[in-house]
Amino acid sequence: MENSSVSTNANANANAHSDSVSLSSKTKVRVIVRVRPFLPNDTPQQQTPCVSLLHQLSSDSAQEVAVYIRDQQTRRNECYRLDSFFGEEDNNVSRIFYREVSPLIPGLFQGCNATVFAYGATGSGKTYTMQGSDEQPGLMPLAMSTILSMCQKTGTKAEISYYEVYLDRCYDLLELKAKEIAVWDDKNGQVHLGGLSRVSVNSIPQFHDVYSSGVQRRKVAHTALNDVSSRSHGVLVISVSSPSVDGSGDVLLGKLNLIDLAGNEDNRRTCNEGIRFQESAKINQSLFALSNVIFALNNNKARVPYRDSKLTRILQDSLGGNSRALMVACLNPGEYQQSVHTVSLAARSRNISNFVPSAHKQETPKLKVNMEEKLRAWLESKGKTKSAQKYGSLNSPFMGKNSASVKKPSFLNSSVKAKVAANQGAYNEKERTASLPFRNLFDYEDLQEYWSKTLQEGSLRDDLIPIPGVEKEERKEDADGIAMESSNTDSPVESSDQNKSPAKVVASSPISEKKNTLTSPLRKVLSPINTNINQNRAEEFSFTDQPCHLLFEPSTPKTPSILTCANIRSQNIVTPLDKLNARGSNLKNYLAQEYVDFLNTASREELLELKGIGVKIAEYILELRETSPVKSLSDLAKIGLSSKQINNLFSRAARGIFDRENTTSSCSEAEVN
Ligand SMILES: Nc1ncnc2c1ncn2[C@@H]1O[C@H](COP(=O)(O)OP(=O)(O)OP(=O)(O)O)[C@@H](O)[C@H]1O
Repeated sequence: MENSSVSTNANANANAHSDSVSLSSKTKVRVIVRVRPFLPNDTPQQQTPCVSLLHQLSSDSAQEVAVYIRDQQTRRNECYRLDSFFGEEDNNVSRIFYREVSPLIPGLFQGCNATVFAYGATGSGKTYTMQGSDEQPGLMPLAMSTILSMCQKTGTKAEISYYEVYLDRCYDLLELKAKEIAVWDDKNGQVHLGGLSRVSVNSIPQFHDVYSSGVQRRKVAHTALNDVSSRSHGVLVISVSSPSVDGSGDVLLGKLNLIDLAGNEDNRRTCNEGIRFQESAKINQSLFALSNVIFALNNNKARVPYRDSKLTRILQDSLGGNSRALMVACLNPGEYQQSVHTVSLAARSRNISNFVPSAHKQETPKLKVNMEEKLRAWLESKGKTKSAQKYGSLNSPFMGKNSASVKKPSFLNSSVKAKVAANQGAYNEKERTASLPFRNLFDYEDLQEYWSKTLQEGSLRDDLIPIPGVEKEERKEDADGIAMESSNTDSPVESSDQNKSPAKVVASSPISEKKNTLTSPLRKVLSPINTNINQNRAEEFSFTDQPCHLLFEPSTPKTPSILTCANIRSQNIVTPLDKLNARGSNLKNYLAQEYVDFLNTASREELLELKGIGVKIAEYILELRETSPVKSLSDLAKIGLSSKQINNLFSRAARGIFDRENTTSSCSEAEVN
């Protein structure tokens, strides 16, 4: 065993050490999906696959796939473009190897480094893909075997190193060392791992011996959520070198990094304190940093943020420049949420986000918004503040803006929207529609009348039916935006139409039924904003024909209910305290959504003005939302924040608003006195 500082090959590293590199198309990182099969110990509920290949797409320059992820329960679906797809029926690692990894190997002998990552949630098959099993060799042994055979042919030599990055520290796995491996940059900007062992390998049995001892060390070092979950990133480096011409030693030609990344984690599942919390926060942060690096490389960004994590810093000579890389997003076919999380991050890295973007995403206005002012305006309009009278005569705090800025319901596609716009134009003699920058706000009566009219005219019908291929799925999703709302299983008005698309419902029902069909989505819209946070409570609100003001956004219901007398009664809210609590809860949900909207639209400076957001978090938020807007507070976990940290962040912002509110109130009181 040789203990040496692993320095990088000059050629591959020529332009990789700087954060500012000029990148060619060679640097693109391929992002592929691998779905593991169902396993006997997966729970029966998990046995319905949520991931499938939708399309094989090819253009002049590249082949790509559309991957479709669907939640069987809620019928939510998402679609992403990636480079390749290996489904559960295609459970053969060697196919991935021959198609995706073996093309990287000849480059190692010509001075180009390469990196292969397995990325995914715990239990999604990362280790299985990289390491393999007794029956099936994984990418690591397959790569080793191919490299060994090329070494024999070329008279070159292969060595391996194996280390892990745990809590942003690097540890040697081939030799027990008292200290972590020091990572340092030399004066040329090349990164060195001081004292990392390198072991010469001549055969596969020898490789197995050396590698297994490292695996054992990694296992023993960290226990986990369960016995087998990896809490560190395991990096196997296979280096190829050739004897120097002058016989003074070996010259490194190239190296292949094969990385079994730690599973991305939902902090809510892990302990929120102590070492577990630190571990999962570091894991998520470093995965996010990695995704940012890949994103920057794939998008030829001038700055590649290698230095944001230890792993990316170490890998900077093997990501970018002449190097080639592959990210294998591993999925458990029974885990919808996890799959969406993994694939969205993978697709984000590749810079092709949801290729069926929701209308909400498309239309989220890029406005700079003063969140506090908006919130205060809303509070005032709800009579929560002294200046409420100012708005007393208005239907909403946002009334009075011009109708041109009214957002159309987000479940409509453009042609439908065109018709809606036309219909609305005819209908809008009274110009009563309110508008606001972020969501659709309609008076309920207007809405009912508008929809009755629209449906009566059948103007939506033609648009809602014939959509081929992907568009069909898109429409299905859109339709689900309505159908889902009407399929409330607890609902007393649930009808056999619940699974029909709105178009079918429209086709078969008289106007009164159509109105009923509409009331179901509205009932759901009356639910608290964040369905994730408060799914159960969503069903508690009942719909009445009593006029009320709605915050209407059908495909992503997220606005709070405004409690009317009727729905207060229907919730068995009897005491003033119940009422206060219910309103408080709604207000909190509303604030949370406003906060999320703010995160999606604020400038860097505005983000920095919010309590709890520092430079790093602001940058992360900006990076995150570039291709995948924050949908709920829990999305902040993607940038490595724990749920506790997210809560703190939000609470501090909310407190800031009320503090200012208090200050303003006491000032005006003082003035009055
Ligand atoms: N393609 C597959 N075929 C058969 N079994 C598989 C496959 N992929 C994974 N498994 C099995 O699923 C279980 C979890 O897989 P694995 O340990 O590779 O997950 P992981 O993503 O590495 O998880 P962690 O992040 O917790 O380390 C293991 O028992 C493994 O044998």
